[in-house]
Amino acid sequence: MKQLLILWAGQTGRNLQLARAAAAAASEAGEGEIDVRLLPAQQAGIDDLLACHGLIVATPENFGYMAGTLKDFFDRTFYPAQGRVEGLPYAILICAGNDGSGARVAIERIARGYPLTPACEPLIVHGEPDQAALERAAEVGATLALGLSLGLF
Ligand SMILES: Cc1cc2nc3c(=O)[nH]c(=O)nc-3n(C[C@H](O)[C@H](O)[C@H](O)COP(=O)(O)O)c2cc1C
Repeated sequence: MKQLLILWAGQTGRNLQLARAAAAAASEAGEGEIDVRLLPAQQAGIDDLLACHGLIVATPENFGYMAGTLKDFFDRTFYPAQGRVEGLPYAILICAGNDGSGARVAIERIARGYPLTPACEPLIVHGEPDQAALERAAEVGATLALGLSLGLF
């Protein structure tokens, strides 16, 4: 069974909400064909990355950058992943205060180094996620799950 890994970072739960919405939609869209794993970024490591067939990261923007726990995940897995995850499809969820572009650019730059392949446009939400934002996060999860189960990625 293919696996979709969803990593989240954050302190006050907004990005966890986006990640949970993506995970629920991915489970539904995957119809038992996709194993969805939702983990805090600090608990994930190279084994989790190598085991997955798709990756979603959810993070706040802190000081114009991604959250430290997500950056730490990339720091810890970059070298051991070299040559082993090329082309892995990924997507970005960001719930920021009022921007988010710094986190997006930083993640995209790092992802090109692995290299990972963007599966859809990043979602950037400002402030507390409303129903529309949660639905957009769900779309991202469903897109990854459907793409994996149909072999599109
Ligand atoms: C230390 C710190 C720095 C932040 N810096 C930014 C920033 O540079 N740009 C921005 O848009 N929001 C910034 N924020 C706001 C958070 O990105 C925002 O509250 C986010 O939605 C929190 O997500 P969470 O609930 O998952 O922790 C910052 C918050 C904290 C705590």
